[in-house]
Amino acid sequence: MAQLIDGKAISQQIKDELKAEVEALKNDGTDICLAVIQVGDDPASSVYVRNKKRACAYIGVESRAYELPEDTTEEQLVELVKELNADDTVNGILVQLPLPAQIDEDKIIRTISADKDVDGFHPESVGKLWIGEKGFLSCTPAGVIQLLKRSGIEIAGKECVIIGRSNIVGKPMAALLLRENGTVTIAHSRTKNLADVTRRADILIVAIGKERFITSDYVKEGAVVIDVGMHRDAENHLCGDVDFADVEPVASAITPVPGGVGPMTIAMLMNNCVETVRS
Ligand SMILES: Nc1nc(=O)c2c([nH]1)NC[C@@H]1CN(c3ccc(C(=O)N[C@@H](CCC(=O)O)C(=O)O)cc3)C=[N+]21
Repeated sequence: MAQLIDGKAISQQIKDELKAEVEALKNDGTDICLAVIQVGDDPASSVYVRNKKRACAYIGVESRAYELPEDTTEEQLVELVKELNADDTVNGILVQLPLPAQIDEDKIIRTISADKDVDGFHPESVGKLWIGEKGFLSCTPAGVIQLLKRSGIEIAGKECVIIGRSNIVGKPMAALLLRENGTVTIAHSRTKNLADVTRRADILIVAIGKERFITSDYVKEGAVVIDVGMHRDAENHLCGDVDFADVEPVASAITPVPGGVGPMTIAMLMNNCVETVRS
């Protein structure tokens, strides 16, 4: 039986720590405000945005919601972001992704002021991460590190294999595991003999975006398996990139979906909101 890594419980613990920190900041006269911008009304995005607002309310951060129509132009969104950059009452700015096709996501990410970049997507945040300077960390990979640390799983010296090379998960995940002294491999869609690579992993991080793709054939006995995927299967159940029932018996520890990495992403977003005012 693998140890179940409980992202719901660990994210709750982090949110409680942040709630206490925010209360102390409030007593010193410091308030925190997160601006959340959603363009269009994609139902999945609406669920995530609602969860973020709820987390803000829980820890005592004000959330200011901006709901823009699907046909918003890039210029209009740039204008709003610039206004929020200049607004001293706004500490963090989150633009929910994906954006409609007429808007260039990179342009918007670069427009957000680097000191309000609570998603950690701005090139300045990414650069700081890779050179080991303090800055905003991408929330999902930062959440994975917290899951490992708070579950007592040592990273230093371990073979860490990440499947996926996106800017928001795979690449920052590699930087963070490296910073924790892991030996890091990034596998991706062009990797040859994927199972040979993933079976080397002591810690396997899966972010490929294919429903239940990783079976026990890809996993070394006793490995730690972290599932970053999120899908709705044919029966409308949430599931990950890992075939949980097949992999759980060979793993030493594993995250479920839901209740694994997802809630940690929101907890780390809250941490970044608090980070905007830490001295
Ligand atoms: N600018 C931006 N920043 C993001 O951080 C961002 C984004 N855009 N766009 C979409 C993705 C996705 N994302 C998730 C957050 C929480 C859960 C989460 O809490 N999942 C729950 C289940 C939620 C449910 O019931 O659907 C769980 O895994 O247990 C999942 C996914 C943040 N994202």
